[in-house]
Amino acid sequence: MTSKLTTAKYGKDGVKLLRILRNGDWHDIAEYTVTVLLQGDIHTSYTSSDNSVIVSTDSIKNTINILAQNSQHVLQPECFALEIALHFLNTYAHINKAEVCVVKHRWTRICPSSSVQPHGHSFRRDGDDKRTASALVDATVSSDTPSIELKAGLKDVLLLKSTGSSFANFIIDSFTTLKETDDRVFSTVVDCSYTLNAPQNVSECFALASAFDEIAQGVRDITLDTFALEFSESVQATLFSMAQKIVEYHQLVDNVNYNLPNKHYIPIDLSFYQMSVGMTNDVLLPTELPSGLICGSVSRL
Ligand SMILES: O=c1[nH]c(=O)c2[nH]c(=O)[nH]c2[nH]1
Repeated sequence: MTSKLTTAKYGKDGVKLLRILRNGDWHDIAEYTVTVLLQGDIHTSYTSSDNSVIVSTDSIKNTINILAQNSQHVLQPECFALEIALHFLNTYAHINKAEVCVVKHRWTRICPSSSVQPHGHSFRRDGDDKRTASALVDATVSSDTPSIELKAGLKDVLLLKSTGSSFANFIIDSFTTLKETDDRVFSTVVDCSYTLNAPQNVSECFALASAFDEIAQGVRDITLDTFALEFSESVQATLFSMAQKIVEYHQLVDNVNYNLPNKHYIPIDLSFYQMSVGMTNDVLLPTELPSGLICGSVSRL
């Protein structure tokens, strides 16, 4: 034998669903894309074609849909993810670890111009950004009390500020062509994730549902407010400022990670044209790639 199986996990990716909760004409909705990955005594399915240990990924997809129908927590992504993960551990004795990631897509109630009230069952997508949540439930150490890890986040938030950003004092050597600037465009697509200091008790986790919602709102507000209101001396400094505030204001957050591309907008040289005096470089070329990519994590001390 010259090789062995070192990791084995499997499941269903991209399970899409819309759940409607009806209360007469007043509806709440949640649209999710869900990923489930399972681990456990499944190695023989890889090494010996033993399918008897496989919960089919089709059944995993069905389970997600059934849990969405029956869940007490379906509007709340952290709790919904935890509920799905627990289901697989509690249902199949040979499954000892479940990772569930849910992406919640934005739907916001329409406020008709003829009314002061938001509409009961009409919604609009008011942004491509998504809220994310993941639950990792692990019974490999103790099958009686599996450990619970909850993470959450925010992604695909496209931002741009047309001033209020500089970049100077960086290393200038024989490889450098970039000019220092005290005024530039700063554009990024926010990808933020944070670890929640979750209780190791399931009902205590579910009891924190509204705290998880408040944190998600707080993370979004801090990200947008910091970007808009603070002068940026670099993407690195702005990232640190955002992450520090999240850990400072939200006691349940232990660690926050941002991945921030620096989407370059390059001033177009119009000097070939007869320039009027004082004409500034206000036409820029949006570039897709390459972009900078600035990553960083901040943890509670
Ligand atoms: O904020 C920035 N950080 C960098 O590391 C960097 N590098 C670069 O070319 N432009 C920028 N901007």
